[in-house]
Amino acid sequence: MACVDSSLWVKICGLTVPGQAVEIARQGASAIGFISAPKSPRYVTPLQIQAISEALLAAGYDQVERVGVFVDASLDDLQIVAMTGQLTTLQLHGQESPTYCQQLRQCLPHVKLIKAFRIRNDTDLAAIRPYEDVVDALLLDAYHPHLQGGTGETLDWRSLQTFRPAQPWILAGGINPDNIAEALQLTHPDGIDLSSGVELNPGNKCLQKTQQLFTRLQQLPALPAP
Ligand SMILES: O=C(O)c1ccccc1N[C@@H]1O[C@H](COP(=O)(O)O)[C@@H](O)[C@H]1O
Repeated sequence: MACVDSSLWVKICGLTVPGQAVEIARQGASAIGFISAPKSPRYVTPLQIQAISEALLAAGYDQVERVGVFVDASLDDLQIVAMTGQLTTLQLHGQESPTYCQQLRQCLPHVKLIKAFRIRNDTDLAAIRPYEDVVDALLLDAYHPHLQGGTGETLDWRSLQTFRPAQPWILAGGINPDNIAEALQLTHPDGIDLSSGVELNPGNKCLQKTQQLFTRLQQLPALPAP
């Protein structure tokens, strides 16, 4: 049976433990994410990020992207975390403007930029347009009135069936090994991002669940072109 396109980008986010990050890289992750938003229960300091990045590099996983997740951080703070944590990619999960993204691009020209959006309706989807030229990828997460991310809430996948932005896009929000097949069938993203759906408690990943995810991805039949 043909398998789902192996070019699907898979990020596992909210890592706090070096050994778990290395094992998830071994299982097949394209990217490992670190939460640099102090209000999150998954928050890790720049030095904790550095320790996890060094563990990944020492284990030979230099091709696995190291993604810092930020919520309305100052450009100065963000640059310090990016340098200390040896990040390859920045995920902006707050209200960062297109101008902010452009400034960040000038400060850190070799770092990949992902802009996250919390989607409630078509108006929120339309607000993505001004970012299409200034970031490398777009990420769609579920809206929550009080939390910025890591909520476990899913988007209305059916409303994304015709979503085809100019840039690659990543589906996030409440994805887990049990709903991944339906999520991909309905939305056809370029990548997926999982956090709470593969953890025992915030920041503590369940390695059985992550393995189950990668196994299910390999077993999925090839998806028809959108
Ligand atoms: O995970 C967090 O605690 C977090 C905090 C602040 C901003 C973003 C955060 N995580 C991101 O949330 C989405 C979806 O997570 P979930 O799978 O629904 O738990 C994902 O992009 C994480 O990077």
